[in-house]
Amino acid sequence: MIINDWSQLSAAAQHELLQRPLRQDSPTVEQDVAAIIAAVDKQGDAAVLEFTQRFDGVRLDSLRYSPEQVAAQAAKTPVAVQQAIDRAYQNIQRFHQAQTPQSIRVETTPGVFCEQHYAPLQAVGLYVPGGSAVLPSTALMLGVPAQIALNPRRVLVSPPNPTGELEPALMYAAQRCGITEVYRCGGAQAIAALALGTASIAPVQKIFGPGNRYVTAAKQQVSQRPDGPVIDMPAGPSELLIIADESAQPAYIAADLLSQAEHGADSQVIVISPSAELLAKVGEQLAQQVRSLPRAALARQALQYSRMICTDSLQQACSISQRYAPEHLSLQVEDPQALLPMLTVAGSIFIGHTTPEAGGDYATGTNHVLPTYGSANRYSSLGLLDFYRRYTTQEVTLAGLQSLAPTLITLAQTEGLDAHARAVAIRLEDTL
Ligand SMILES: NC(=O)c1ccc[n+]([C@@H]2O[C@H](COP(=O)([O-])OP(=O)(O)OC[C@H]3O[C@@H](n4cnc5c(N)ncnc54)[C@H](O)[C@@H]3O)[C@@H](O)[C@H]2O)c1
Ligand SMILES: N[C@H](CO)Cc1c[nH]c[nH+]1
Ligand SMILES: [Zn+2]
Repeated sequence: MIINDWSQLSAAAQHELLQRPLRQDSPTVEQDVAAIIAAVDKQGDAAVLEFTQRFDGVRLDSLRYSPEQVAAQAAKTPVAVQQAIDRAYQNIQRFHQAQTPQSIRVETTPGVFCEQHYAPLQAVGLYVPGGSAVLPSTALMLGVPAQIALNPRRVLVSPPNPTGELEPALMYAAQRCGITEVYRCGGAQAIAALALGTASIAPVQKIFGPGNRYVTAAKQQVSQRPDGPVIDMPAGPSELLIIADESAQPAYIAADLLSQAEHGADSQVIVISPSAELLAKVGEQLAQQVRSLPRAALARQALQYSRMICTDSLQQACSISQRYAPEHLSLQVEDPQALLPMLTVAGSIFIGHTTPEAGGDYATGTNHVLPTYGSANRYSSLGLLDFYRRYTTQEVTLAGLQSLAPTLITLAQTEGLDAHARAVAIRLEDTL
């Protein structure tokens, strides 16, 4: 859809045009997912196997792969694919290793020492989607930071293929990241198993990874249970917003839009430019390029929700992007650096004509697990820190306590909490 008169539209019309396709979703997703979680809670593995048969079309006897089975399956990966995974692994490892958090120690006032430390989470669940495409790259995006953080249990789940297996390349990526447990199950049932535990899958503390609406709803629902795991973010269907000017190549823009449209019918792609001429050429390129894609049907469905917005200026394009909060933002303009200060709300930003979004999907080194549905205005892109929990210590010397006591006692009395005041005063009485 081309929108030539953005500035003339009412606020409500603009708002409507920036809605995600998800709004047209079936209203029963939440209830369907709640029923799946309840069944896994009650029947454990039997329910997971039953849903795997229903949704993935395979009857399995067991969910877990032994380390030997993982190795045997990984060994089937063609050498060229192994090498590509190794190269991507290296870049992702470098970028995430550089994020290693440091403990700090601060003497906040004489004799009072505060420290902050990071401890790896004990058990992390890593969801690798597998409904529409097999994504070894997502195994790397989740597995590499978990490996660097040294989470003792790194549990990978993914839906089985029609023969009931996980694909060799996915297993190779898992092996590369030292995944400690691999299970063939996906969808809401896999999330429920990770959260609640079954006979074969022990529960985890945090669930990571992207997925379709069932997976995303399941992550949200299990995280709302009082004893449920925490989750990384809502990471749903792919989104790409491109800001372009006359310096851009219409063919590159169309190729980028299609690269995200081919993920699924509910992907959303948007291009914004002050040049109506450029937008028209992008439209022509889209029509031409989509024809040769094996996944043209999916891409065409996603293109129904695509938007081409003609703005008065690049500044206006930036303000629309800030409002939309895209998962991926691509800047195909003459001077992208000049726009960056105006662009803070996006999962990841791709700068300049020679930076395809697909680069970040696979191997630049940044993480491709990113917030969608507009949640980039409050959630961050996945990073190493997400695999730790943070805690603090404090140590107060006698001199420190003598100095801080009046403040502590006054605040305790102000709050009417006398026992708090006494816990401070009693330590000074001995020294008087
Ligand atoms: N935001 C990100 O960081 C990011 C990264 C990679 C992929 N993605 C997105 O992840 C998504 C992956 O989705 P997918 O479908 O390919 O794989 P998926 O693994 O998320 O979902 C497949 C599972 O959905 C379940 N399912 C399917 N139909 C169902 C139904 N009617 N009722 C209950 N459960 C059902 C099945 O259990 C199936 O195994 C895509 O939209 C892709 O764009 C996002
Ligand atoms: N674009 C997806 C994130 O939205 C990630 C991905 C994996 N493989 C290809 N692309
Ligand atoms: Zn992609």
